[in-house]
Amino acid sequence: MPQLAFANTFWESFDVLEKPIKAGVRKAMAKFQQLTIADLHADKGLHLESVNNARDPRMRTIRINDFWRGVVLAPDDGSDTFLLLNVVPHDRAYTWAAKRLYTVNTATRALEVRNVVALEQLTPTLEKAAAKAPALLFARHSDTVLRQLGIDDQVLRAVRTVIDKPQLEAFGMLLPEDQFEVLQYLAEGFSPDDVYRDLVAERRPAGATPEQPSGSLAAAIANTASRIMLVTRPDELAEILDKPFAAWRVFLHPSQRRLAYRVSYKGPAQVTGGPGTGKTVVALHRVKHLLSRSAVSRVLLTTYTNALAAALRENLALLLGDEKQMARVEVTTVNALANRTVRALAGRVPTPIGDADERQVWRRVCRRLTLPWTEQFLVQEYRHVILAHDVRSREEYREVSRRGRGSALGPRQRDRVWDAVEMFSAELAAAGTITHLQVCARAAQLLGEADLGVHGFDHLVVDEAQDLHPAQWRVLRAAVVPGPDDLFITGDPHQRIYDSRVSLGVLGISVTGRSSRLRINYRSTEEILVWSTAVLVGSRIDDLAGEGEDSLTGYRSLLHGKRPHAKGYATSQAEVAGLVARVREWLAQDVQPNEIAVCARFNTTLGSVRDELSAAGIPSVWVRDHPGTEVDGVRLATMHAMKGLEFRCVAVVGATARAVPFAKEITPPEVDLLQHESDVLRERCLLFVASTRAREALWVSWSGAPSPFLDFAAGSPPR
Ligand SMILES: Nc1ncnc2c1ncn2[C@@H]1O[C@H](COP(=O)(O)OP(=O)(O)OP(=O)(O)O)[C@@H](O)[C@H]1O
Repeated sequence: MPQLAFANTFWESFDVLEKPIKAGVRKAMAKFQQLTIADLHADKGLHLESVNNARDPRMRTIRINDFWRGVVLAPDDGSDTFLLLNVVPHDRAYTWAAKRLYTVNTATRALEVRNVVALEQLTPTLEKAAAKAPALLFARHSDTVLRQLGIDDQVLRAVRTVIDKPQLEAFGMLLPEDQFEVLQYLAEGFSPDDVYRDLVAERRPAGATPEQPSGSLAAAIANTASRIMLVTRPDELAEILDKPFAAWRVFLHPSQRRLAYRVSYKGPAQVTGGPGTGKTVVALHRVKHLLSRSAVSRVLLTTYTNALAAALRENLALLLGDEKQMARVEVTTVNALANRTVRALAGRVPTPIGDADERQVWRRVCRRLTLPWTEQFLVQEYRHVILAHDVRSREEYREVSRRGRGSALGPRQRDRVWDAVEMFSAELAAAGTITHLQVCARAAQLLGEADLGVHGFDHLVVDEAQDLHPAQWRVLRAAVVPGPDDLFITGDPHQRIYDSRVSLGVLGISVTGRSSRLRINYRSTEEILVWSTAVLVGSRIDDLAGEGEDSLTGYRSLLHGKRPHAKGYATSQAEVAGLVARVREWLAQDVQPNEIAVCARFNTTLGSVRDELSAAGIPSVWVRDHPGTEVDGVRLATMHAMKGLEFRCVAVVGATARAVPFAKEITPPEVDLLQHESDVLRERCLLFVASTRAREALWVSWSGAPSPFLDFAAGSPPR
């Protein structure tokens, strides 16, 4: 019986097919599985036929219906795995198939595809242009070095014509996948040794040597798990074709697979990476791995907001497909975990209050004690010094380091601050309320003395880690016994939007030697990435562990599309009208309303957007109301609520000088210079987060003066 495998190109075509054609594919594939290879070749219904003038002699088409053909790579070496490559309308199937050639990469041993015809046609012309070019992109790498990294003769000839990165990117669609990736890394400045270690050695099967012959098609398919899915059981086919396909569940990039499925880490491990690099995907696969290692272990998967926790729960259920395993995972926010813990271990929990209510209490305290500071100063002192260092007494506060605060406080002043802290706590206690971070501090204390067999977990997986406060980290540290695989942490310091400053090492979470970075963005086009990254140019970003600086070096996307649009209007009415016109265009291009998001710094801006959309007959819904995917309507969200989400099209509106940064959230430099800088950076990161939610199209607009973070887009060079 033949074996079946599906290439990633197949899923891209299959996903958008109409139902009857999908049913035709299912039927054809089921038949494929039942026939012997000899019967398969003879079957009139499937009509497996070779492709005239195909550059790859193994190319075949099969009949799905009168109009549609499947394109298949058939083994000619005695092996029995057939690879389904694409489903295309009849006449296009032959041209698609004729130009493509599948080969085995000499270094990674994976199956790759190239557009061999286009490469042959383009290379001679480019060679002429390259002869006159002042410099070539890969001049410093010898042929030998490139060959060791898997570059073959045809690609090498093409590589020698490449002048710059844009030309390499333009070539990308035509080149074999692993070879293209090697070239991209070299173009980013990584050394051949780094590329060999991170890409080639990662993928090459154990024991393969450069001299070894390439092996069968079946062996190459087995070596290409990041792009090809092999059907291993007869009943698996229906399951695979019936579930909505999500590439992330199956085709992990080797760099993702290596991190998620590493058998064990000796202690806390950390994965960072820019937006859309699949950190959440890796976190979900790590949970799957941890659950599969023991039948009884309990895992906590945690993230920042309830909305994100709900999305994680849904995706994890899809990935696991096993209710018993799912029952061993708790998916929740750290605040909810802290709350539950305090309730379980100490009985009642006072009612937690939000940031706005907390500020009001501080304002009253400031007034009553006639303090020389603003309530904002006290909120920050309480958050960044007292709660961050878990200071519990006046004496401790007198001694504690205030590193990171830009204003000095003498002993007398510290005493006055502590008076305020006592009054603040007393006010909350009298009202039966508490702040979320106070609940966390209490939960961490209680867990420290609790039986972790009952109240703790065997493994913790933490997503969106960049925004956790030290008090929240203490809860996590206390909820798991220190040791192998205790904490698996994913996050991106460039997306820090809640002003948390953390030194993980000090909190007993050392990730030294167990820290990795993801670099390929799977969400957005390169054009959106380059644009969004310009928002952060020149900013110093502290790394996740609080031990140094983080950077986005090598961060890139394999996808391409239109450049983002940034536009200023004279009035806010004109801006909203411009937005409505843009949303209309997206809808006319067959984007569904729920694939479009409009976000702004403030809810009020979104209120007028909602009115205008509604006047134009376009439905809209608030993201904060957690509409399910089945709910129609353009999504509306504040920039903060966009964290962790993604949409085909995103419009960021109201990006004015007054709103981004929002002056009220910025400490004046004369009050505290360090806090001022950190506030400005936080607002900058917020714009970065909002714009990196877009997959295909990004539209940014303002009325009057644009945000200073948009200098680069609004006419002046980036600052
Ligand atoms: N190996 C993969 N194959 C296909 N798609 C992938 C892969 N890994 C991630 N993706 C997709 O890329 C998008 C971004 O992934 P994910 O949300 O995990 O990134 P992230 O790094 O957590 O992003 P952010 O930090 O911006 O929230 C998602 O649509 C995800 O399904």
